[in-house]
Amino acid sequence: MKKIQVNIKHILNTVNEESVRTIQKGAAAAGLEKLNKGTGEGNDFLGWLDLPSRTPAHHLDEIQAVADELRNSCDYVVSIGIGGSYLGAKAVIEALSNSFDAYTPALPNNPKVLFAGQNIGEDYLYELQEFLKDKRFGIIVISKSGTTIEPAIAFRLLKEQLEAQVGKEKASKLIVAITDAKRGALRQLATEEGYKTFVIDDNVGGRFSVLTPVGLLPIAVAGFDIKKLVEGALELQHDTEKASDDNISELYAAARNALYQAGKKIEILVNYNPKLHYFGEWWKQLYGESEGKDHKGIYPAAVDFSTDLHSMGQWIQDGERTIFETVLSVDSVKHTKVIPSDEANLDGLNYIAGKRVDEVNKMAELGTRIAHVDGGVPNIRITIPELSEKYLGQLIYFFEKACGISGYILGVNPFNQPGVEDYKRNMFALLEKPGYEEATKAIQAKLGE
Ligand SMILES: O=P(O)(O)OC[C@H]1O[C@](O)(CO)[C@@H](O)[C@@H]1O
Repeated sequence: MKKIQVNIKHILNTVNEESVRTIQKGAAAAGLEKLNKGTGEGNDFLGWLDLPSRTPAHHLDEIQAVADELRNSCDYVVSIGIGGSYLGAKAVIEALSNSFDAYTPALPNNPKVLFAGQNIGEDYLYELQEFLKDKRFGIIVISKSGTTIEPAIAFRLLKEQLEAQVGKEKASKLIVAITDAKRGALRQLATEEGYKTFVIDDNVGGRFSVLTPVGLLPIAVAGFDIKKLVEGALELQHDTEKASDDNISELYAAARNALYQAGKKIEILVNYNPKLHYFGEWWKQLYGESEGKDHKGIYPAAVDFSTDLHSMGQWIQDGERTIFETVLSVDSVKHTKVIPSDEANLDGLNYIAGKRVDEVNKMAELGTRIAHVDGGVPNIRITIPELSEKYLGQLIYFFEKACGISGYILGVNPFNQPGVEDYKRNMFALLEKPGYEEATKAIQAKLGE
């Protein structure tokens, strides 16, 4: 059976295998035990740990049925959410979609999933609303609290538009809310308006929620197989349950911490497939929010190669030596494209004529890896057999499990995000009345403005 794999061979000129294995057998195994026994900090947020095995087929059928209703009635479905309520679905949909879907009109019964509520861009919202004028659209609104400002603004606008376009009653059938089981503004509104709802469990944090309806519903609406996604995750749940040399989540967590302890403070997630761009964004939130605490933590960055070799390649090859790379390498692509021969051969590239584009890409990957390792940038390599629901499910669970273990190795609570609250407090203080003016002045004075 094919699986994703982790290779640490190319970090061994920076940290030796023994030190990685020592961390794996010691701190990583202890971290895994904390997860399994629920004895670590943040243990009230471990609902994601056995989510694949706890998700019954009928729950997936229910999500699929709601997705099918939206697919039948809409040409566009706007998924509204931010952070963990956005990035997982976006990452999977982008990885599996045709790259030019964005430029093609949605087909009946195969709606395009659009995203909103992940920014406060007035022009973005204006253009989205203009685009949706007179179109058949529905809304998935995802927010535990219902008061997060970005999705709340987007939802107000789109709800008003939908109600104006199809009437209040029909609109209520085209809106699905994913929120807290009992509490919060969105739960109250959904009850009052009679929206179909799904629950975000209390023990699953936003960035670990892609395998709940938060990620699964938009992914199913986009036409992808959520059963296969969960199936893939389940395989990795089983594989990473016990401490062992073959546990790839433990291995990755141990390797990145060995590198961190050796002074490598920045991890760059590298892909060689543009479809994985948003997977990098999802990964950044997962590791950034989980580990950046108590003035500690590897800084998670991401690049798309070979595109960014022509912008960031210089820095990576030759800049400060505080970085390491984790390369996502996809074994097989879906389509075949052979490079044609050219009689004039002005670009001098006839020597690659007849080769597949992916063969060139793989050589770019290999050449870059050698150059970066030689240049003092250790490389962890993760291979993915192909971009499909199953392997993305494996990859998601692999990274989630490794993230929990890694946070415990680092000595932080991987499941809270106290820092995210700070900007919210300031923004609300600036916007809220009474005291709006004074609060604005106080903050501006603090910033010396
Ligand atoms: O679900 P809510 O309450 O809108 O919160 C939004 C988001 O805030 C975060 O917790 C932190 O940014 C996200 O992961 C989460 O999904």
